[in-house]
Amino acid sequence: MKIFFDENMPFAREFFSDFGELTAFAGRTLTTEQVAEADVLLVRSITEVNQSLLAANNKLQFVGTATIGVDHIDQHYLRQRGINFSAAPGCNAISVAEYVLSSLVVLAERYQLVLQDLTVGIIGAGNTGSRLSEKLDAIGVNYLLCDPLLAQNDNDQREFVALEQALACDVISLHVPKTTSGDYPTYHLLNEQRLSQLSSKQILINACRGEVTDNQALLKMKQRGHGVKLVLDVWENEPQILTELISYCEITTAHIAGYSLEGKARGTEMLYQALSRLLNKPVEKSLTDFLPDSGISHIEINQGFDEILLNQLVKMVYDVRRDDALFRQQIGHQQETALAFDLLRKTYPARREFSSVNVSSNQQHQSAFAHRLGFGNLR
Ligand SMILES: NC(=O)c1ccc[n+]([C@@H]2O[C@H](COP(=O)([O-])OP(=O)(O)OC[C@H]3O[C@@H](n4cnc5c(N)ncnc54)[C@H](O)[C@@H]3O)[C@@H](O)[C@H]2O)c1
Ligand SMILES: O=C(O)[C@H](O)[C@H](O)COP(=O)(O)O
Repeated sequence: MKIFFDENMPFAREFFSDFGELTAFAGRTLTTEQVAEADVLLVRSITEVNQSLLAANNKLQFVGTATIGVDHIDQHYLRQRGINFSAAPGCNAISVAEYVLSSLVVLAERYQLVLQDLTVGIIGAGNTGSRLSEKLDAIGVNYLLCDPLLAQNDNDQREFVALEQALACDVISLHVPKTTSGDYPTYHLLNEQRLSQLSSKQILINACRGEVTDNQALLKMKQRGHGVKLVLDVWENEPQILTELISYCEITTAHIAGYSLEGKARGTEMLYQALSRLLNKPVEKSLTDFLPDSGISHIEINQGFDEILLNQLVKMVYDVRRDDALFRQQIGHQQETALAFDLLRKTYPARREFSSVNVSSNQQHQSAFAHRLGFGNLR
């Protein structure tokens, strides 16, 4: 069996070595000819899988994407061809939530905001939006959920608000898929008209897909002096992004919100499980077999919980300013924007999730707090 996998897929060799012959490829430049002999194709979000890519292949059995987003996959075409497909829903949702939390902590410090005085409008309350809401619950920050599709689901007992209400919150955090059809398409959900209604005091965070926000409209409003604070992890037209917008962002990164080692590797693991099921093979390997120890193994809290402690705890494990600094250094300076954007992602420095660090305290409520925030097992 010939298995082709994206070179940016951690532990692919470890998970799939028993399935057959493995070939790594560069996701951005994969060609029809390269993939002609594949039985299994494992991609990430930068590879468009469609009729054109698969035109020369008549033996493909399985396509997997080690990502949450599926907007790069023509699922209709795969169904027509009878090719099995699996994605990795939720694989890096915790990573995205930790990115947003780190951004909020950094902005709170920068502008002397008390997070508990703010309300976050979470637009899209699936895996990433829900992980974020759990972390906000842990630190006592108010939030409103907007998700018209889940609002129609009787099994979801959470309260939902209309888009306009979510867009009026102090912080807006976007967690929707990129869609262009259906009752609630998200392409340019934040269009010029909706953006123009934002106030200068608001914070807008986009860590879902760049096309959900009209980047040209954002640039125009910032050039006119609008004060809205921007946190952008994702961009329209990646990797050829609108570089003029960078200097107007408070925090800006190269689509790495989901790039914790756990988040990326969980995507590989989920595809391993899906392929094992398809081939009736036992699932014998697990992510924990391969994850290295994190740099910090244990933090002991010996003081009362307050904003400063929260700040330290979050930033000790993931400080988004590292990725923001790398982005500003590399994009638009060293080499062509698209190459620099992809290189930043390919050479992303190790980042671990809160769960990789055990936090303990002699005060039970502090240990419980850290646990709710997602830190590791209590000792
Ligand atoms: N920046 C990153 O690194 C990164 C990482 C993971 C996911 N993502 C992106 O974030 C998206 C969301 O991820 P997820 O795990 O939460 O997906 P999910 O499918 O679990 O949840 C998405 C939610 O959005 C809702 N939704 C759809 N259209 C909506 C609309 N118009 N208004 C409000 N809600 C709407 C859906 O009902 C669903 O509940 C992914 O599709 C992916 O594109 C980005
Ligand atoms: O949809 C996702 O899971 C994320 O956007 C993911 O982090 C994208 O990473 P990529 O596949 O581009 O490496």
